[in-house]
Amino acid sequence: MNAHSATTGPILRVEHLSMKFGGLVAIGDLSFEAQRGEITALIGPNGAGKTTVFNCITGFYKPSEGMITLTTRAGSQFLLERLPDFQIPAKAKVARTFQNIRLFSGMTLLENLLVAQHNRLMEASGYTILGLLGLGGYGKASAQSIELAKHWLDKANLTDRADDPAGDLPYGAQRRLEIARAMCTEPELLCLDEPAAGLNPRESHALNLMLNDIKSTGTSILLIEHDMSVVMEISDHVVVLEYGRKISDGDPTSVKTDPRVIAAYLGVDDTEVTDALTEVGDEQVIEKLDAEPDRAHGPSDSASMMAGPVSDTVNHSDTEGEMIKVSRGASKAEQYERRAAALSNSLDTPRGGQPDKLTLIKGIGPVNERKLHEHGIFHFEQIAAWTEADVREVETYLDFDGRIAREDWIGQARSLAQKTGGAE
Ligand SMILES: Nc1ncnc2c1ncn2[C@@H]1O[C@H](COP(=O)(O)OP(=O)(O)OP(=O)(O)O)[C@@H](O)[C@H]1O
Repeated sequence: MNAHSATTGPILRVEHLSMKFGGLVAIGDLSFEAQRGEITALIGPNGAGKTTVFNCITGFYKPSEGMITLTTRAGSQFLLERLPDFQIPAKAKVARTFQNIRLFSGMTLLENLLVAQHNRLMEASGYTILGLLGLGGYGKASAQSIELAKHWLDKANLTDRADDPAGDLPYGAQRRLEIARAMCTEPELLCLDEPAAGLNPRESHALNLMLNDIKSTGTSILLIEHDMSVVMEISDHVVVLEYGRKISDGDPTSVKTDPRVIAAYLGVDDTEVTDALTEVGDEQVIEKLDAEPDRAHGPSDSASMMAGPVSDTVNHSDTEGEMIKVSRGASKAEQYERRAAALSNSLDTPRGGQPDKLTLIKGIGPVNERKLHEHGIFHFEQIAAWTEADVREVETYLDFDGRIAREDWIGQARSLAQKTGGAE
């Protein structure tokens, strides 16, 4: 750790980060910065490497190559890739939330927020029984912890539920509680992994308000998010990944109109990409999309298998390590045409003319919702009733190997069907 007086400059600097899992390069020579006090969003298609970047920053993985420098407000610098993982929250003041909510569901909301401050309280106790009984600074630290917990309960709009078990909260409120818990560790950098996943518009709005509150405290936020409306509304800076490489980096407006992002992230049909490019007046880039990737944003030649033009076939592995071939040579339109046998329960039209909002299922965005509609899937209960063969078929169709099971679409659909009264 180096101490110096300057507190200007980025809070986080990621330089030439690479992460390899056996033969798979999940991150290839990635560099970007997150500015202090800003919300930086890390976006990209499924499997682009966003969570891996988070895991490197928060010490869950030790990167294969590269440097991750965090500079605190006081000017202390930490090389996160060298710091033992348990010291990253304590010393470097980095907190995170996960894609799957990890609360203590049997504890009350207040207890969840107090547990987060366990380290500070134990320190104040001097690690002695007498300390715990109130001698020394423990009493004061305990009162401060309760105040901090109440403050963040209020910011999460959950004060009236303080004494309820966390498991009783609706999904969106649990997400806010998780963020409140992270804030009780008083982080300088808060890393949020898909905080808006599965939220309805009202909950999404409450989340945005909370994130803006957090930003106003000077805490910097690094955010992985699939919901583009959240990203565009609250981010100051957006970094876009595809297959572990950075393909765009800038303010939300410039990223939104970047043709590479339109093509890669939004996953729209080729014709739609062309239309979008024509609309943004950047027809020249249409040709570039079919050519090699942008070297300025991509890795160096020596970096990884990701270096140079993207090959026709990219190897990916699922969580069990099985290698999967993802054909990138085929046009999106061709890929969409690869529709095998019909699903066991597809419909020609939505019942009552009104489809369910499938995007409430974490992992389904507007593009995939449209594709599911094309496949005759309009309702939660249809997804809840998928057979293994259906899942295989849909995964082939969406190029979504292993993801439906990993994200438990069927379980999510079942509970959404029950909530909306559509369960059988
Ligand atoms: N522990 C691991 N072992 C092997 N491969 C892994 C491991 N973690 C991630 N990967 C692989 O690294 C690649 C990037 O995965 P990652 O989860 O970081 O992507 P992501 O952008 O967060 O995706 P998503 O949006 O689906 O969460 C994927 O191909 C994934 O299968």
